[in-house]
Amino acid sequence: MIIGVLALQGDTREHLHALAELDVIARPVRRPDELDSVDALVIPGGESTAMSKLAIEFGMTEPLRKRIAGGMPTYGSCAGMIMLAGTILDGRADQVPFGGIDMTVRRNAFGRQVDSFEGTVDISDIEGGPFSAVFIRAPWVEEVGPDVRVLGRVNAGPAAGRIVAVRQQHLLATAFHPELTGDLRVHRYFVEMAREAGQTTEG
Ligand SMILES: NC(=O)CC[C@H](N)C(=O)O
Repeated sequence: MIIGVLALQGDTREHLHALAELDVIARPVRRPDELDSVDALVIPGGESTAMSKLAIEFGMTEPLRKRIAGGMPTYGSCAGMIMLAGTILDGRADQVPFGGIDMTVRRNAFGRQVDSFEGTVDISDIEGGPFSAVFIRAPWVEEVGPDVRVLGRVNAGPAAGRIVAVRQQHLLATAFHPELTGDLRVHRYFVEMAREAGQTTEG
């Protein structure tokens, strides 16, 4: 199994490192033929407006939309979460998400004054206690459709109760950046999702 990390813009390297620590083959994906050669994909944090623009320029928007809709296990963190949303609030008018998760996210939701915010989040499918989560100009999820499972909410503080981790079948998204904290549990959970999907298609 090969996991790609979208390498148009954002913290691709940190995700590649996290995946390498879990002994999976991971490689950057920039072009459609590179996308064809991976079984699963991580969309990193960064800036979703820039990522959207570069995806259009590199001819990646349609191929990505197809693979994501077609069952490729995909995990988006922060800007990656925005790219997986069906609807974006406070986005730019020309911003085009890849979609896949039936949810509405609000960009830069934690407030314009606070650039970053740290908090704790319990993720219902993942054991080992709450995550200390880093939110950097992060989105939160305002609404989810019936097929989306809410996995985590902010535990305390002014944003308490806000949805920051979700799953819809083969798609996973977090508003925070586990690739920056050295806590590999979200990546491990995603690798497991990708392995299970592989077994179902092969078997
Ligand atoms: N750390 C991040 O990924 C920030 C996301 C960024 N605010 C955006 O809109 O894409």
